[in-house]
Amino acid sequence: MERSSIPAPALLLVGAEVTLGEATILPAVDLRLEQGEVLALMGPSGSGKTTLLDCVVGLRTPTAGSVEVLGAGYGSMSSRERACLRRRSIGIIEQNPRLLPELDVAENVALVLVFDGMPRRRALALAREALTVVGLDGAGALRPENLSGGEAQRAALARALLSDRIELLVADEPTAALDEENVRLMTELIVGTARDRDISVLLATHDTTVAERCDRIQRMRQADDRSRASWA
Ligand SMILES: Nc1ncnc2c1ncn2[C@@H]1O[C@H](COP(=O)(O)OP(=O)(O)OP(=O)(O)O)[C@@H](O)[C@H]1O
Repeated sequence: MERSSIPAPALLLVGAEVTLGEATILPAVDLRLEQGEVLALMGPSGSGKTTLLDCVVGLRTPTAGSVEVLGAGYGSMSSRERACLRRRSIGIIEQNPRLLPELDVAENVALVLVFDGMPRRRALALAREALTVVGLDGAGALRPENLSGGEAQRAALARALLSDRIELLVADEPTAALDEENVRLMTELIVGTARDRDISVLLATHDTTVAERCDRIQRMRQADDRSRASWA
């Protein structure tokens, strides 16, 4: 039989649902994200966006349905295997940059590669390069407390995408705490980097100006609506 030439999607969720007791906190979602695609996930507060992202990064197991990430089905993987895939191939940014206050900015960014066994000097050199890409050249020696909110979030982006093995970026309201100018900067950096490095992006946002810069928008329904999330 001829093999299909259609590339595997970066993400494939089929009827992925999360229930807690009687409550449905993520109504069944079908979602397909192509490789290199930038998808905005929109929906009212409490509609399950964070829960869905947790399922995508393997931190939560859906109570029904399936999740396939970068060609690997989570259903057949141990939590250790999921953690390994997450560390190697998935960049994660949240609304709060969560930089460690006891490390300087470059050390914060470099940490993931040091954990992976890279010599510290090499990891720090790469971290400084990554900081330059996000407009923070020279900020590596600062403590996180000396960065503005927008700068800290850009450092978090540099950290999330530091490894050249990252294929998928998962971002949970990464611009929610930023002013208009920083929203624009951060959005352009995310979309631009995704284009340059062929990284797929799943980005939850309430901000239509951010969503409109993405390739496509998928809207969530309220968590108590048991029908499936629809394509926009
Ligand atoms: N551990 C939990 N126990 C009970 N309910 C939970 C738990 N985690 C999430 N929920 C509920 O599940 C629903 C979906 O939450 P989730 O955080 O995924 O929504 P969201 O769309 O990301 O919201 P927001 O836009 O406000 O961040 C909410 O009603 C929330 O209260």
